[in-house]
Amino acid sequence: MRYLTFALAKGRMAKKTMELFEAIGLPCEEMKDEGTRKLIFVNEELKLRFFLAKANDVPTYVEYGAADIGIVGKDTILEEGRRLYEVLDLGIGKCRMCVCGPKDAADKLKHHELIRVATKYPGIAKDYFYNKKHQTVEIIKLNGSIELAPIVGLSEVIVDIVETGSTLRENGLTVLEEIVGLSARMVVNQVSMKIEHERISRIITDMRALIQSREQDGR
Ligand SMILES: Nc1ncnc2c1ncn2[C@@H]1O[C@H](COP(=O)(O)OP(=O)(O)OP(=O)(O)O)[C@@H](O)[C@H]1O
Ligand SMILES: O=P(O)(O)OC[C@H]1O[C@H](OP(=O)(O)OP(=O)(O)O)[C@H](O)[C@@H]1O
Repeated sequence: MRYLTFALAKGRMAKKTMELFEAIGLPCEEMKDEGTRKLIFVNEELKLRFFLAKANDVPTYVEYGAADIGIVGKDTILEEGRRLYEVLDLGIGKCRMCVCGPKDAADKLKHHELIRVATKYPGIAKDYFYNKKHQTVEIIKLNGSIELAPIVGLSEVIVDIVETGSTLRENGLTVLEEIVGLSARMVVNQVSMKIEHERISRIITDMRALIQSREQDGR
């Protein structure tokens, strides 16, 4: 039997993702040890391999088949635009991708003015403004603390993730338009889906059942 390899996005969703796999009987708790420099965890008995990777790299590993299955945010899937199957919404890491800015930027959007858009997600921003809204904008790529951009005059608006809304509120910004709802998704390599259909389908079915039962319990 060949190994089934899982690429999990590092960061805020990693712990919950590992808990979900544990709960369906696919142990990966070894990875929780933050002290280790070991990159890949092998379960000889179940013929499984797990690794954590930068979220942006997860779709790459999965498209090339270096991982059969990946867990990553919908934002990253949209941004990377890789060829893979998105098979399940894990219901964790729920947030929204939004156009945000100071209240007075709403008029600029409404009148389709030429504005600058700062974002960590240039692909999503481009798709939204050019293809969906037919608005010409200048997109400026940033790597973090995106809310700073309209405050210091780098851009009129931002495209960024909003969860609780605290970052916006504390910086005098607001949601102007909602682009899409986000959460963690399971993605599968297109060839693996065929050659490992039985094992992968079982994992999807077990994970779906777990998520549904947790949602019913209000967890
Ligand atoms: N409030 C939130 N802010 C950002 N991402 C969130 C939030 N809630 C859920 N997510 C999900 O978590 C992922 C980001 O995780 P995390 O914040 O650990 O990475 P990051 O800091 O953006 O990555 P990097 O350090 O590489 O820039 C997003 O892709 C998104 O799907
Ligand atoms: O609506 P909220 O609950 O406030 O969450 C949203 C904020 O969290 C994320 O930033 P993150 O903490 O990942 O830092 P970063 O800006 O440096 O990427 C995101 O980019 C927003 O800034």
